[in-house]
Amino acid sequence: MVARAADALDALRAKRPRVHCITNTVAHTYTANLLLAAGAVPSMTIAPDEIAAFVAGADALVVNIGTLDETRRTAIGIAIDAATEAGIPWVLDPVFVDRSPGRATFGKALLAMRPSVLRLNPAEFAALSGLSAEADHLPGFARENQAVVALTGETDQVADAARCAAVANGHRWMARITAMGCAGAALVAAFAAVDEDPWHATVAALVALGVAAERGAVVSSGPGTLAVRLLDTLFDLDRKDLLEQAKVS
Ligand SMILES: Nc1ncnc2c1ncn2[C@@H]1O[C@H](COP(=O)(O)OP(=O)(O)OP(=O)(O)O)[C@@H](O)[C@H]1O
Ligand SMILES: Cc1ncsc1CCO
Ligand SMILES: [Mg+2]
Repeated sequence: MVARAADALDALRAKRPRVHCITNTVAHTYTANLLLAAGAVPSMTIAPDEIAAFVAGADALVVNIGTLDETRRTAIGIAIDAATEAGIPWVLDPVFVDRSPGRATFGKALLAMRPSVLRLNPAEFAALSGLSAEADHLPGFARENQAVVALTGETDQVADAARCAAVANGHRWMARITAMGCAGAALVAAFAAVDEDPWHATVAALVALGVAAERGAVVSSGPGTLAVRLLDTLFDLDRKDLLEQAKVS
């Protein structure tokens, strides 16, 4: 599994996939910088009249509903149709679906449009699934929705109908950097563009992010410096780092 993640990292650097991101106003710049540091290429427009063309030429799409407005709602529908038509993977980050009934309804409708990967935190998982956020509940929910489910936190759980992995890499300061999860979801999309198995791609992305964060934390004094250092360590990350530091079971 870790060797495959290392191969995916090499493939990412070789292919430089373009990831189209419909994301929230908080996450925009950090997400674009994280993708660039990893070796991918971000594009971020949300204009409904051009998004179909952007997605049609991209290698993957991420849909994040953190700050919804009418433009984003419209763009999201067009973008998912374009991704489906083009046959590219797309990742759903249902930010704050637990916070408002309208958002829960919208999040469920997006999930029904069959993302390759659903990346979310425990509160969001509970709201979307009606289940408690335990690893045991992931495979059934993944099977029902025919998607990989990646539940992030201190240990990330990545499940599809048949497989489940736990990724214990990362650092507690990551939870104190806004939009780290959003940027991580975009990185999952980048890896899904270079590994056709979205479960392996998701594990690879979360291992890469977690190892980069651990390496960054050593030279940081808190969340503020880690946000910057993580871009450097992700940029410098190589397959040897993954093979030596991955904590996957
Ligand atoms: N306590 C922790 N220890 C190690 N890694 C962590 C910890 N908390 C979060 N992470 C890592 O931080 C990243 C973001 O996950 P998190 O679950 O915090 O996302 P989120 O709640 O969706 O965040 P946001 O919505 O602010 O983007 C994941 O890659 C996860 O592995
Ligand atoms: C803080 C915040 N509010 C809406 S989106 C976002 C970024 C973390 O998801
Ligand atoms: Mg989030």
